[in-house]
Amino acid sequence: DASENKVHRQRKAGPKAEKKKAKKEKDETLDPRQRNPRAFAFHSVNKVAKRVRRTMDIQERKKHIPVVDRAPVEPPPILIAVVGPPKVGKSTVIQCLVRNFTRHKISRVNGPVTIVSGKKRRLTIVECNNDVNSMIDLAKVADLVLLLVDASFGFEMEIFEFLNICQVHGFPKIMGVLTHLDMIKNVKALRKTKTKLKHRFWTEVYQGAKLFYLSGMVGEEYLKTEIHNLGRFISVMKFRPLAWRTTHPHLITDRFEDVTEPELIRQNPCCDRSVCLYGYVRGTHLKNHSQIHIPGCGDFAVSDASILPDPCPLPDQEKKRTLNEKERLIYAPMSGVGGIMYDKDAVYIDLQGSHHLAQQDQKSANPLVSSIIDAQETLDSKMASSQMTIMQGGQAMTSEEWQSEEMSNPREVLVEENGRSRRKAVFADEDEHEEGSGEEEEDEEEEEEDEEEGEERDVSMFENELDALLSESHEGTAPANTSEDFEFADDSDDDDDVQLFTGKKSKGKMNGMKREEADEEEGMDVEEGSDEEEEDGEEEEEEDEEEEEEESEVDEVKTPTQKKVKSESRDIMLNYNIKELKDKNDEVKGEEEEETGEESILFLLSFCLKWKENLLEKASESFLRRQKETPNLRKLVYGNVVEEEDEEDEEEQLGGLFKSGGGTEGGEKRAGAMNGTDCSKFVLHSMRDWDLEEVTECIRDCFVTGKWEADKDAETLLDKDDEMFGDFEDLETGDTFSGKQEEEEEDE
Ligand SMILES: Nc1nc2c(ncn2[C@@H]2O[C@H](COP(=O)(O)OP(=O)(O)OP(=O)(O)O)[C@@H](O)[C@H]2O)c(=O)[nH]1
Repeated sequence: DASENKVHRQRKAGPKAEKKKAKKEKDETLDPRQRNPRAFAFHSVNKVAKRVRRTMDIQERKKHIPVVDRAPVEPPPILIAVVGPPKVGKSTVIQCLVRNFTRHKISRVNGPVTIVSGKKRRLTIVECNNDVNSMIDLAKVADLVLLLVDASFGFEMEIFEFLNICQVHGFPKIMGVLTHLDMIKNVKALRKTKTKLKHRFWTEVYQGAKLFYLSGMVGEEYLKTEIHNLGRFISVMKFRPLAWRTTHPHLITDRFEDVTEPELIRQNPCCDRSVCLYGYVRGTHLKNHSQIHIPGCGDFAVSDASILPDPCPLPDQEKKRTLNEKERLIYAPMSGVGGIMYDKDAVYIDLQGSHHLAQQDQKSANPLVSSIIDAQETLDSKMASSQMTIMQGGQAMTSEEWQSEEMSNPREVLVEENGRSRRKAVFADEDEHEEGSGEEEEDEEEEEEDEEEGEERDVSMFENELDALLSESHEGTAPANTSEDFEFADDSDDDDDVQLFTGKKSKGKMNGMKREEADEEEGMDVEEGSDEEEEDGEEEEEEDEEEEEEESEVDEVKTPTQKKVKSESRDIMLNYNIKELKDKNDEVKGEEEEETGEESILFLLSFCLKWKENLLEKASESFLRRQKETPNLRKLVYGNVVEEEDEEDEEEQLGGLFKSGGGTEGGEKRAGAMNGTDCSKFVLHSMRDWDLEEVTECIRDCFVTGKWEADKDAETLLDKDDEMFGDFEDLETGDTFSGKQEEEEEDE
């Protein structure tokens, strides 16, 4: 019977009980992982390896060279500059960001706006005016730049002006923001634009630079989620400020007050003024009575500096995650926010513009200020209209003309749009790309039904190229294959056309990799801020995946055409094609659409053999051309050159052998004057016979043995030396020797 079984009784004494007790005590000291290691063993080796690698990556990246941290316990707000061309949406972005952080709406953005964005961070947002001076001032001090680009229009010159300025002052952190994306209705065009702008932005800033998309507007505001993401990114971003900036005290003025006695101004409007500047001190400590520089005004001495209560303090340190409504402060004195302001010695009440008129009167009373306000032209426009002669006797050039000559620099194209003139930035490679783009789109629409999107674009591009070549062969005009033609392909940088043939795959992958790294870095920054950011990281990864998909699409398209073209001269041929595509794309579009791919490739092969014809002739032609183009060193060094009189004869002589290249009359004349024979080359006409007496005689005088003029003759000079330095006294013996005496002794 079960009920009769003896119940188990635990031992309370004896060796067994002691053993059990000791084990229990030991277990209590261990953590669950040690007590039960099997429960915590990993299940997937790959996952663990990935996790370990990631942790180590993050740890490794943290090992920066230590920077001296001069920031006070409560650091000044981070300065965010919003830069972009006119009407791109700068004010709107600032308004939306302020609303996102503070639930406060500012009707007009004027001057810096300071907000509390988190428990430990404040932001000062400044809108940058569209003149070079404002850009320079802001590039010097900004921690982060939001570079706004109107995606429906493309890059404008203001962007590149600002980037150039940054190159001089040191780059702050730059984030691109694309606006007006809702103006692009076609989904495909939208995607294309995004990719194109992204790659150009990466080229200008760095590979993997963060680009935000503001895809549309609701009323007068951007989409809340997008602004929220942008704000979150800004508020957790880490900065590595530039060394120069952190070692120099500077102050960004939030507000200024002219405290000169009105009576003094009345007596003399140009009298010295006393001005109070209010702002957070950044960099290092600012000493009282020190010398300061105010950009645009000059150098001054501080008469007094004092500490004011923080107008926009950080919340008290409490253990909670988010800010409450009261802590979401905003300080924008020049935008008229808040109504009441407390200063060192006064309280100001904002009268909402009723004092506006009085201010205007003040402006008109002061001719200096009003002349600055009324200035129509900025420094850069004055610079643009000034001219400079680069070569002696050459044409004077404006800076615009000079810039347009440089292929790598963006060219400025003025575009009139709704009565607004905008300065579009066009790159040499983009230009040609865009010329064909209209047709390309038409093509795409036709083929849309049967083909995949990516394939469509690249294959059609290749077909265009073949068409161009075929039509040319029908016209019977075989182009001259000069070295220049081949060099052209190397010049074009990241053009799609080139990427199709010249190993784009590896380049694309590299970009992808770099971007991943950059994203991870940002991901790391984000991770420490809040766990919400992990979502962002995921989004990023998704984006990356999309990128990779796009790239793989391009790769797939490449294979069928590339496999067939495997001759040794492939590179030359393909580069040649690219050049031709650029030149002839417009002319012959659509003429030979029925050609099949194989025929075209056969033609290409035969074409590449044609290239080898008449090599000798072409080489000599190119040699002559190069000779003509070499600059005349004699002219460069000595200024004037005696013209070669027998130029004509020479030309005739050359004409017997080769035909010189054509050119305009004026051009030839100028080339003749500039490009004489290179005098730095030593030309040996005939050897001298050194056995002849006259010939050896002619070099005798080059040496001291020769008969020279009296004042240069070696013997006479030696005699003179003796007269001057001949006498000396032996200090040990006390004997005095004279040069003359010695000579006499020697003679004896
Ligand atoms: N459709 C559309 N309109 C936009 C977008 N962004 C801005 N706008 C509009 O563009 C106009 C100009 O915007 P602002 O924010 O004043 O531009 P801004 O850069 O501050 O202009 P300035 O200060 O004059 O240089 C406003 O009417 C906005 O509503 C956008 O993404 N899509």
